[in-house]
Amino acid sequence: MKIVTIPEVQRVRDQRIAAVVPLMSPALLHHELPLTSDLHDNVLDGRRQVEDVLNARDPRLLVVVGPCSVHDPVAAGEYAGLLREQADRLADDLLIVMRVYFEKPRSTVGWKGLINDPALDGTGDVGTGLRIARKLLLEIVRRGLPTAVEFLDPITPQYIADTVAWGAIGARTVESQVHRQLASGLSMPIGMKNRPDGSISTAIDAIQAAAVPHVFPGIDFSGTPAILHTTGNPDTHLVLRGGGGRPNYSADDVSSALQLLRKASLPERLVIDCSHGNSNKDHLRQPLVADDVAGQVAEGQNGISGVMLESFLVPGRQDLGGELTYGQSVTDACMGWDTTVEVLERLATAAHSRRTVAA
Ligand SMILES: O=C[C@H](O)[C@H](O)COP(=O)(O)O
Ligand SMILES: C=C(OP(=O)(O)O)C(=O)O
Repeated sequence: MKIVTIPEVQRVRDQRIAAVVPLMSPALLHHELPLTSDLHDNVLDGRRQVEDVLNARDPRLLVVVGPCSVHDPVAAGEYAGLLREQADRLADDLLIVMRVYFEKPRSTVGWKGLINDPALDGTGDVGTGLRIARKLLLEIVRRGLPTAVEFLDPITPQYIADTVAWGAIGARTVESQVHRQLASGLSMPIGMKNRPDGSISTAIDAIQAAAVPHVFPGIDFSGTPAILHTTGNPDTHLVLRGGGGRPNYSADDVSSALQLLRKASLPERLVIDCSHGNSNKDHLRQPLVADDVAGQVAEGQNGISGVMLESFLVPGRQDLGGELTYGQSVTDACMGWDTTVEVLERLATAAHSRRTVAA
């Protein structure tokens, strides 16, 4: 019998790594797709407006609205054009920020978003995914619309975060130290979602954790491993998204959440996600949730800084695998465009009343 000697190192290292594919550095992608100085001003302006709303220096209502996930940049670009018109029309009452979500956290398995798998077929061409994502983000920033993403992978922010005005740490990662550290160093306001089981205290812990400086290993702009020292993020806030089989957008839920924030000596402000656990993932329920929230806003609830809506060109959702309907979500069901416009109008009326009540 022939004995093959395996080098020691190969017996212990990378036993479950099937392939290692080179990836361009963040610096290289930025060089290829730069944020030019006019776009730079748009991003800074978008972030400042979001911060002003969160800190009650601007009485408008923040609305983070757009597809559950981007799978087709052409449809997302068309959506951005339509949304920009509404953002201008309703700008006195609403600060509209577009959801441009490229990273999807899955409960078990499923498509993990356009950065992870741009061909939608499991081939996992992350380099192409990052390139498409950055290109689309730049296009939307060029239109003058502030952008929102969920930050899921701790490496991807170096590639795209310079284009983002509002970020989320999702329900499935809000308890993770890695994500709290990441949020402490991100340059824009970050919403911390309540956990999928409905736990709000976990999100409040995350707000407190991300507010202070951290030191942790990561990569720098050139892609080199580095020890990152952060300053802490003062603009994190709670996002109520329902969970544990029940919604948490009612006036009573809002007042208990604000009380928890007060007890933790945190600013009493929050965003309500009208989708996910608050709609039971039923897009037809989102307008009902939004109307309830609009009612609270109109009555003068200043603790509600913003709302989140999942919306795309065509209502509902579809599965990947067959022929795809243009402009329809391939993850959670979204409101269609016409309904979205109606909901935005009702939210604007509510925000207008709140301002009038306060004056
Ligand atoms: O927002 C999208 C989904 O709710 C999230 O990615 C989880 O989806 P899943 O439970 O279908 O995996
Ligand atoms: C995944 C999302 O939400 P959550 O983390 O609340 O499930 C999302 O907003 O796309």
